[in-house]
Amino acid sequence: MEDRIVTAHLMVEDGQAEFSLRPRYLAEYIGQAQVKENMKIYIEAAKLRQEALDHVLLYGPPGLGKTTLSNIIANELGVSIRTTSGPAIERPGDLAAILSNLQENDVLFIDEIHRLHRTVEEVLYPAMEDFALDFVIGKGPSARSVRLDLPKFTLIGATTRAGLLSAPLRDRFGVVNRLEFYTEDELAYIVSRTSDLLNVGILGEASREIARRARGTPRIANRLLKRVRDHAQVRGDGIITEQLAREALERIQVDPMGLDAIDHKMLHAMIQSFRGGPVGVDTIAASIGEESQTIEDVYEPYLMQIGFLQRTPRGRIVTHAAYRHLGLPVPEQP
Ligand SMILES: Nc1ncnc2c1ncn2[C@@H]1O[C@H](COP(=O)(O)OP(=O)(O)OP(=O)(O)O)[C@@H](O)[C@H]1O
Ligand SMILES: [Mg+2]
Repeated sequence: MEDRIVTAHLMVEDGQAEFSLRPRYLAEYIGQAQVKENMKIYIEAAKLRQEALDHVLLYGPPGLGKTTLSNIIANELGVSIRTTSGPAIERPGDLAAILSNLQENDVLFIDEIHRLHRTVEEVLYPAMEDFALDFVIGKGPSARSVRLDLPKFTLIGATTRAGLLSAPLRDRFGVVNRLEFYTEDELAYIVSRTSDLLNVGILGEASREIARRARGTPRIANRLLKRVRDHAQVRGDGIITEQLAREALERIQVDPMGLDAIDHKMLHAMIQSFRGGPVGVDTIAASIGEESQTIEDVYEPYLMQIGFLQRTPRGRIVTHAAYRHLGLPVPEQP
């Protein structure tokens, strides 16, 4: 999965470049209109009151711009951002150290917040609610609890799996935003913006061709653009035309809907071995040698978004639209 060109997960090759492609202001952040509009108001209000912004939870599939938006929020607030992730905070003391080093109104960004250790999470509750840390000093009958005040801060939590967050944690976020897949227009705009930043010439139709195959995900759009750019440099005169874009995308086996070889394998397995479902996600995973979690996080959301898969209580079902896309006869109704 990790070397799939259309994986929405961050890959090593995205590295430094991804950082420099990140928009820095809300105005440069394409799409997510509703989220942007809300955040703009909350940010302005917090600035007017000179207070910390309410804690913000961002959730949605990988590569849709959660990390980018978190940095933008801090930037727009004019405060510093400290970035960490759920699994990186091993002990309650690590979190206490991070929290007590924040400046007033700073942003603390915790990526993959669903993976916080339980003991760490418990330190976070009073920190989020009362801006305080509770300690127990001493042992046995002489033990007493001490409260240490923290600077006011904004926690921004990001997760691809909001469903795994414990209720007490979820309830402590004042603002909850779900990021949506991007439209083709939005992605085409992102592709041309990235081309400008990379100093590559691209025709409008070529941007669209890449956008159509980017699975609603800016990270994938930017990655496809780079592969297409390589192809255009070698096979063309550097300017990316629609024809060159299509050739490059076919070569790396990304089909016109953005499905790659593994999506095809999964849909074919469901159709051939399970008559299109319903079939449980664990069974699908076993039959194609992937992890269930990867299927749920990475493959399924997009396939459901484009109406190729349906989730039912009895398992996943391949839709007629998917049969047609694969060029297979649509099954008769039983
Ligand atoms: N709204 C946007 N406008 C323009 N570019 C965007 C936008 N959202 C994301 N991008 C681009 O997509 C890349 C990936 O975004 P980002 O790293 O923020 O995703 P993420 O949701 O944090 O992913 P993950 O779940 O893997 O952490 C960024 O480097 C940025 O270039
Ligand atoms: Mg991220």
